[in-house]
Amino acid sequence: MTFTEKVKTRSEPFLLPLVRALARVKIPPNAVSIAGFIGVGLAGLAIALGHIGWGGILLLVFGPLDAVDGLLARKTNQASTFGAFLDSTLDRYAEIALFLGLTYYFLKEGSTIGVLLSFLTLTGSLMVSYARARAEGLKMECKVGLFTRFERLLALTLGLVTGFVLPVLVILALLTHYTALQRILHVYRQSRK
Ligand SMILES: O=P(O)(O)OC[C@H](O)CO
Repeated sequence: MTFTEKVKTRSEPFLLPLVRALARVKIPPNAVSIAGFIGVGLAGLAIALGHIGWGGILLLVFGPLDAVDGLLARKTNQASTFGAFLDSTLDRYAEIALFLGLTYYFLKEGSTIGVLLSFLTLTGSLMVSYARARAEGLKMECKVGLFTRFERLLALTLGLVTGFVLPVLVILALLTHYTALQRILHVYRQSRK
């Protein structure tokens, strides 16, 4: 079990009351995925406007919806192929919105290093997700890696809330690409079996 899966399993009991409430008022899982995307998009907007701390708080509030949509789908027997596709696709757009916000913020601040780190982190994050999606398309499992989406969002949230955005981006810029490499090697090993 990966670290993310362990966290998901352990956090389930805390998310269940919300999941039950959503099920009771018949909110579909796809609506939760869309709400999560809008929330993270708002975090990107807050960052772009220079409200870094608010960006972190919005991520803290809306980040958990990442787990709620899937849990709601499973608990209410509404899991669907399109739902899984929509969820993953919106996750990518949410990351793009976040790093668009950061890029705009650093451009306004005149921080070339900030812009470069945002670019490297966004591309690294997208490559991590792409490697998994491509592997799964080839019927291989590929959830491994140090900086999956959960770790990435957690690190960025901490960086935004504490104001240590640049140091966190240095770590993310390096470790997202390292994670993509881990996934490439993981698929290579599986393909040799
Ligand atoms: O950890 P990642 O980057 O593969 O992202 C996980 C996806 O959000 C699942 O759709």
